[in-house]
Amino acid sequence: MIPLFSSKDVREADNFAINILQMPSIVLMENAARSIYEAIIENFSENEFYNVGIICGKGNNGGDGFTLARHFLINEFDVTIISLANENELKGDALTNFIITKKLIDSYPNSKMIIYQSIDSLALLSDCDLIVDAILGTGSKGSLSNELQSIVNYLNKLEAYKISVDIPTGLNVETATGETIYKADLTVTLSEFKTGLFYGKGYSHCGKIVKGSIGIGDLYYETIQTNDYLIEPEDAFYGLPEKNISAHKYSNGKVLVVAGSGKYVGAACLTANAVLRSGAGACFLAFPKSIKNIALEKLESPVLIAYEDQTKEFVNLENYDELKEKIDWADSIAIGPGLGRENGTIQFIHKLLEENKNKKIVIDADALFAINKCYKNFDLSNKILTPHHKEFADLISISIDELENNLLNIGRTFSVENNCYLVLKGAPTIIFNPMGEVFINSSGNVGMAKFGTGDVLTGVIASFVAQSKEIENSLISAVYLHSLAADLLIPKKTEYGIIPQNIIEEFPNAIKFLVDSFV
Ligand SMILES: NC(=O)C1=CN([C@@H]2O[C@H](COP(=O)(O)OP(=O)(O)OC[C@H]3O[C@@H](n4cnc5c(N)ncnc54)[C@H](O)[C@@H]3O)[C@@H](O)[C@H]2O)[C@@H](O)CC1
Ligand SMILES: Nc1ncnc2c1ncn2[C@@H]1O[C@H](COP(=O)(O)OP(=O)(O)O)[C@@H](O)[C@H]1O
Ligand SMILES: [K+]
Repeated sequence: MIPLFSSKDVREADNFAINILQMPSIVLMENAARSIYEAIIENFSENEFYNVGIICGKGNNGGDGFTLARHFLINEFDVTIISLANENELKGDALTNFIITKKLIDSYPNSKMIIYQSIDSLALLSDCDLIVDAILGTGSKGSLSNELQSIVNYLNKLEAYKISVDIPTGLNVETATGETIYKADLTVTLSEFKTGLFYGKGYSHCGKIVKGSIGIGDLYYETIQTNDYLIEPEDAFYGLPEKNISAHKYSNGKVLVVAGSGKYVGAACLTANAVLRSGAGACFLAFPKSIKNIALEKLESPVLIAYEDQTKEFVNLENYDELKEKIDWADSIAIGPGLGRENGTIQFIHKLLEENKNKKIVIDADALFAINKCYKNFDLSNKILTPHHKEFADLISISIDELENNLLNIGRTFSVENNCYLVLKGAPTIIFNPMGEVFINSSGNVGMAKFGTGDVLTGVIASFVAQSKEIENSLISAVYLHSLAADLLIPKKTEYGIIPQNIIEEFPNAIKFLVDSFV
């Protein structure tokens, strides 16, 4: 698990280096620039670029840019530097490096440094095949000025590899938000990974993220408390439910899926089929009797139990007693996909939650709708809620913009206050636990943005939590493997052709791929 930090934590590390270790700050800038140079060279093959353009802002992020320019110059690249500040506006290490680079660049006839005058100054970058954004870093405050917005928009349109120094300009790294943001192919972030690079607008604007070094190593950060983590393959490996060689089918995870209705049959079968493919020993799908034949055609190994629906084609409060035995039997229950939103269905869901306080229940789709605005009436201990952003915003009665402007804090507060697990689906999916910790999933692809992939995840989660006592580790493993299966499908199906059934079929291969990489 990779710990993630706030930009405040990282700025304090700079202070630690300068004030406690007594490292001159210009040494930190030099280290930063050298490591950024090395990261860029490592991430592109030889001959991929010759002409480097660097745009430098007025603070130390710009200082990194002037310093980085020197490393490109002495390694024989042609460099065009555009400084957004004139010499009088710069100070400290940024000024020192500006002066050094300005003098040095005179010896390189194909390279030049200019002071930005207007947007037309950026035309100088048209021949560059690599552009470095050293405009704003951790000192960025508020939204971008109009001028910076036009600069970023202009840069985003250029055909070149795009690099960001520390943070893409325009990204608020504390909230992973921003309106106009530089869109990088590679972000070399300094000192430590910041949480906001990995979700929200950070996820969509950083490209590949690698760490650059200011030269103080990682030990300092071991003393800093964080609640945010990036999931790594080994976390998914250790979260895999253990298999006991003497297990039998009823000690191997028993799952009840309550899903589907006349309107939506497919969702129920995707969820139930995913349960057994991901290792549970037994799975019943509770489904309306009047339409059971349609489900039977799509169901693989799970057993269908048909409840009396009196041709209504959905589950009703009256069905609770009929299903009680299976409810009690199950180690975990998955409820919601395709269930519909009839009053009787909502009452059934409410009763299930009221009567099963500590049972592990995965609440998805229509079951989330059923507790919109009234979720506080239920004890959500051991419950796993799996909304996408819109479902979560509706659940807690806020707009999707409000949610996305403060995603981590809202998710965290919700899970802590309700003592539940929240699997907030999206790109990326984020898991929140009742202790206020956050785990960001690092695998997955846009091919998953399709009807039914979430139904599969619900089945995988119900299966894993039924097989294990560890909810948190099971969730980490389930979410990661669901996305890994989709990633393994890319060479065969492309980002266009993946369907949910493929993810179910690929799931065992994803487990094998993961296990083979550790044993
Ligand atoms: N402090 C240190 O010891 C180190 C800092 N480093 C670099 O320094 C960066 C932080 O430097 P600074 O604290 O100088 O901050 P930045 O360089 O990120 O930005 C500060 C400048 O941008 C302006 N600004 C801020 N928000 C703006 C907005 N919305 N629109 C327009 N202008 C805006 C400020 O007025 C100021 O001139 C890091 O991200 C990193 O790149 C590295 O050199 C390593 C060491
Ligand atoms: N662009 C994307 N990149 C990675 N994963 C994605 C992307 N879009 C969607 N997903 C994943 O696909 C699934 C979609 O779930 P959901 O929206 O509930 O679909 P449905 O309800 O139709 O089954 C979630 O696991 C989500 O994280
Ligand atoms: K930057």
